[in-house]
Amino acid sequence: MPCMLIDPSQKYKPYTPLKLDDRQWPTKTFSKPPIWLSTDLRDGNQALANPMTADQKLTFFRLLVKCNFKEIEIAYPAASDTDFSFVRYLIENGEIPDDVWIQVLTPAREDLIRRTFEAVAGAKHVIIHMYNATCPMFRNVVFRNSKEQTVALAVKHTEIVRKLTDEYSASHGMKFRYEYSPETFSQTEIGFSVEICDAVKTAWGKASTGIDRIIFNLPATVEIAPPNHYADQIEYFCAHITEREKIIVSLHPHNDRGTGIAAAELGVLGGADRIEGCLFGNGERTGNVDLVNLALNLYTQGIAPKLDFSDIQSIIDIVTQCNDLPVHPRHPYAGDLVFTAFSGSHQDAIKKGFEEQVGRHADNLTKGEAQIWDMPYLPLDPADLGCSYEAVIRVNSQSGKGGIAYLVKQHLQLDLPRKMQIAFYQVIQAISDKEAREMTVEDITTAFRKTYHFGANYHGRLTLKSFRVTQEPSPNPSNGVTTPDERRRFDGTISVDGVLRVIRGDGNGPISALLDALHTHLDIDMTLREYTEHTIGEGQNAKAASYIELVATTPEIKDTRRAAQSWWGVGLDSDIAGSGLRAVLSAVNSAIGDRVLPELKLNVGFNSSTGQAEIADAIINSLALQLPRRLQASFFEAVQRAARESEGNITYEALTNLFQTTYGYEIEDKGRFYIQSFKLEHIGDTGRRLFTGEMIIDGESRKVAGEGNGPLSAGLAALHSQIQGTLACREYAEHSVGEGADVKAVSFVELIYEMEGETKKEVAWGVGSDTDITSSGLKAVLRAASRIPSVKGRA
Ligand SMILES: CC(=O)SCCNC(=O)CCNC(=O)[C@H](O)C(C)(C)COP(=O)(O)OP(=O)(O)OC[C@H]1O[C@@H](n2cnc3c(N)ncnc32)[C@H](O)[C@@H]1OP(=O)(O)O
Ligand SMILES: CC(C)C(=O)C(=O)O
Repeated sequence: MPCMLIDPSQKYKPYTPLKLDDRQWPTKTFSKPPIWLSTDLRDGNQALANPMTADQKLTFFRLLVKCNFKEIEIAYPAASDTDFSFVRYLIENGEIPDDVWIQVLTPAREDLIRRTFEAVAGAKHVIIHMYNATCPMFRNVVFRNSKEQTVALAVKHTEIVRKLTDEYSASHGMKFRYEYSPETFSQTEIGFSVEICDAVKTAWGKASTGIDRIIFNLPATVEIAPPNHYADQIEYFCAHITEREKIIVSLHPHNDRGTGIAAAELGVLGGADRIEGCLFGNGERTGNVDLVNLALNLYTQGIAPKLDFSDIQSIIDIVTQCNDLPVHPRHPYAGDLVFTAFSGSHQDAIKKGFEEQVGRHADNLTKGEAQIWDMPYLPLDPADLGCSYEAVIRVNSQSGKGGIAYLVKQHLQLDLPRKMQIAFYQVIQAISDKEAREMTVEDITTAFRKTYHFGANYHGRLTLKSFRVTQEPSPNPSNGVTTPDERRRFDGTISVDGVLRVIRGDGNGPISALLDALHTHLDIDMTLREYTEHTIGEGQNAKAASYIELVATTPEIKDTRRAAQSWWGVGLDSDIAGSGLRAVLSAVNSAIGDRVLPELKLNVGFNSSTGQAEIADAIINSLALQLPRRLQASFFEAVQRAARESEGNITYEALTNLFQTTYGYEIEDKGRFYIQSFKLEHIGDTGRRLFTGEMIIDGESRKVAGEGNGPLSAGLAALHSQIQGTLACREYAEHSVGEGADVKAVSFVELIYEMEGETKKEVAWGVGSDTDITSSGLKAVLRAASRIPSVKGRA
């Protein structure tokens, strides 16, 4: 079975180095781009298993024009009808911009040269490119020609080309230039290459300076030596060809040794003016030199390549569709992975690099200096090629905290503190190791949201609904005067497992006040270990992000740094205090896990005024009712009475029930008096209203009627017709509850009752609700009346 040889010198001969004393190219540097020629539609196309269709060639040609190529080899027109017709199509349909030179290739054969001229007839600017192979093997094997015959072939056909250019210039007003390629230049004796090119120049007879320079294209048809050898050959050629000023020296490197790029670059240092190649290195065998790569190599040295690859992805899309060949994911500048770092230390450096660069660029801007791109691992700003930073960092099991933190910052705008980065990294590492796959940005942001209960759909068992942080006055014991101090009070509503709770706590600041409240009301005893914050955005849209590390409070561990376990939390809010409080709950949610929380109870009556506000808050939270101040006082008394038997403690549920049953709010029992049906009418133009309807009075249905200034007084008048004594409305309030289709009106009515012939008065509140505001008011009136036991019905 054939295999690699132990001694390959028995099979392969080394190249013969050129003896070039005092070579100049190693100390030269780049200062300007070469002249570019794309040969995608010729050398690239001829190497495809399925050469491009006419439509594909047209699409590709337009792309090359868009990329700013001014010299484009469009075909080998004598090769096929497709190529010939394509050239005709471009010319006849005005596809070739005036500043673009089309180039066409022909061998040194008269019939094919004539066919080539027929193809380009009528084009404005044409480079006729003729070639014949010159190296010993081709002379001996393919052409079986001597050196003299090889020169004669080139000279004879150059003369034919010259004659035809004169004829076509005269008949069609065309402008021609001539390119000659000693094919297999890199394998040809260098002296013979110079000799044949000099002879061709003479045969052409009209090489001049500027635009009339003859092009000698020196192909590394097969790359057989390292790039320094090619550079030597080019430098030698440039130094020995006659009338160098009348010549454009062009390179045409292939990539058989994988050093096509280096060969082209060193060849330019060796004195070449022009490079022929293909986009992304398509071409025979291992391809022609990649022009995108070469141009962007110059670009990253700060030299404008005069080619535009700003939207690299659309260029890749067109080229891969036309060539039906993929671009390798590691292809320089263009591959899917070339701006991507998976490994932790690379990611860490990139993250730090970006952070440093933002500051440096801001500094440059104020000083009016250039904002130089200087990033670890990223020689080019992906944005310059129309790429986003999205793929710069991708995460798998090789990744570290820096990369993950970078993605969290990019996608959630959260700049995690170092210790939290480490904590979250462990979360991602565990998932990535377990699932043995890359973590997408979505995987990471979702894991972040879940871990820290961050965002609407990921909230934990405890969420902040509303809060107030006030400065707590502290009495100065020496003189009894109240002075403000640094302490803060937290009053807030939090949802605990879906149930709203009002909690309160005191501390040195909002965070310790909330921790105190959680301890007091929910037996959650935690201590703050670390806190950081930053703003996101600017102006009115600015938000505060807070990060908090909590540890369990234990009497044994006084120093929080010594606690082995901690929980991180994150909070985002337009208000800095709010973001800190949300961060506390985020950490607490992780800390409590599934732990059963004690049932929350209100402690009623520890302070008369604050207790009343607290109970009113509880009703806001449970029933969304904003009680008028005097109803608050009334209900507070009812609560105090009810709580007396339980040492001042009352559950939220019991409190809510108490309110509903006391004031008849949305309960089944309709009370002593209620309306079955009613109608309200205006009485002429008096502005007064007439209430007629059916009321239930102590279980008996009665037809009723009454007049008043408004609906409520008319309803009251109707009720008066059925009872003894007088009821008057002392206070009325209303507001809406709910939104959209679910909105309803809630009315609060306080009635005052006077018995006939008695001075004693009684008062009572009633609460009614209905989708109709009048009905809700009337219900509240009858509820209040029902609550006054001394109201007697008429017989
Ligand atoms: C390194 C390069 O990329 S060079 C460009 C290569 N590109 C192509 O070949 C694609 C287009 N080519 C073709 O379609 C065909 O080869 C044609 C139409 C040009 C010629 O086709 P054919 O006449 O059938 O000849 P064939 O394809 O066999 O070519 C080989 C013949 O051309 C001769 N030949 C090869 N190169 C040249 C040349 N540059 N000048 C003159 N004759 C040449 C060979 O010596 C051989 O001659 P022989 O038949 O007398 O032995
Ligand atoms: C025709 C020549 C320039 C060629 O394509 C080559 O040598 O690769």
